[in-house]
Amino acid sequence: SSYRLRDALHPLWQSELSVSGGTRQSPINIQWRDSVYDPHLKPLKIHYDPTTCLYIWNNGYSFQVEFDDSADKSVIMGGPLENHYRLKQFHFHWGAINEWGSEHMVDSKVYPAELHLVHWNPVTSTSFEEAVMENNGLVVIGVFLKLGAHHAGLQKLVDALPAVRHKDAIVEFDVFDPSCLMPSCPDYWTYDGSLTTPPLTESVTWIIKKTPIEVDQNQLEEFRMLLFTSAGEEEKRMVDNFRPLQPLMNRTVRSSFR
Ligand SMILES: C[C@]12CCc3c(ccc4cc(OS(N)(=O)=O)ccc34)[C@H]1CC[C@@H]2OS(N)(=O)=O
Ligand SMILES: [Zn+2]
Repeated sequence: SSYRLRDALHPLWQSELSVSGGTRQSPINIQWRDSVYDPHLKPLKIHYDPTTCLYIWNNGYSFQVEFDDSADKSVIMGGPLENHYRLKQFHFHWGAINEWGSEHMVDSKVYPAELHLVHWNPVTSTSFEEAVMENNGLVVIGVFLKLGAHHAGLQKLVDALPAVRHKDAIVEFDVFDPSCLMPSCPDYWTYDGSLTTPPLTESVTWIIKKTPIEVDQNQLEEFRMLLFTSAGEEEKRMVDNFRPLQPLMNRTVRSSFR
């Protein structure tokens, strides 16, 4: 709808309009009826080690929690994956108000926020940076956030946000298990896509969980108190840090459920 077009011209994404030749860009609108049930899709297996959590920082377009990916300690496997992938970081995208904020949509339904857990393939790449350039070097798990009950697990993250209010702020963040942010429902969609911010590389296998997690109004408002700007600059609230929808082109979205 109209606000999406307005956001497409938002300074944050102006450059992306020039990305030409993309055939598998993200995010997309997942049309439930067009998705194809794939009985070969296995359940996704997640084993995160909370002690691999390192720090939380404001990178100027989201807040991000970084993990120690020097060993196979926090990994995912199964699902559509040929082998295991290591957790590198997770971050969120959200709107200025609850009416929008997620990057992906389901039958044009938009959520107030979306969590992305970014993993890389240590079998085909020797580093995260190298994996970014590999065809399917990355796996990003997307989890929708909807307005509802207070999320106790998320609150530990929310309590750290005032310490990373400005761009490039960083604070130690130890012992956090991101699996507490996963919905219990195992159902997901999967499709081949890209990063949703520059460099927009087409190296991502997306796994989008069907069921959202619930967070409360105060928790969403804490996200919206972060800033895009560094200390000393004129303050710009960190909101609407999502990319507009991209064309599906010649892709099929598979579902793990009937
Ligand atoms: C850090 C990097 C630049 C940005 C970037 C990276 C990886 C995954 C990313 C996921 C994002 O979010 S999303 N929504 O899941 O697509 C957004 C940006 C991402 C690498 C790619 C090259 C840079 O790596 S580096 N060290 O400079 O070589
Ligand atoms: Zn993201």
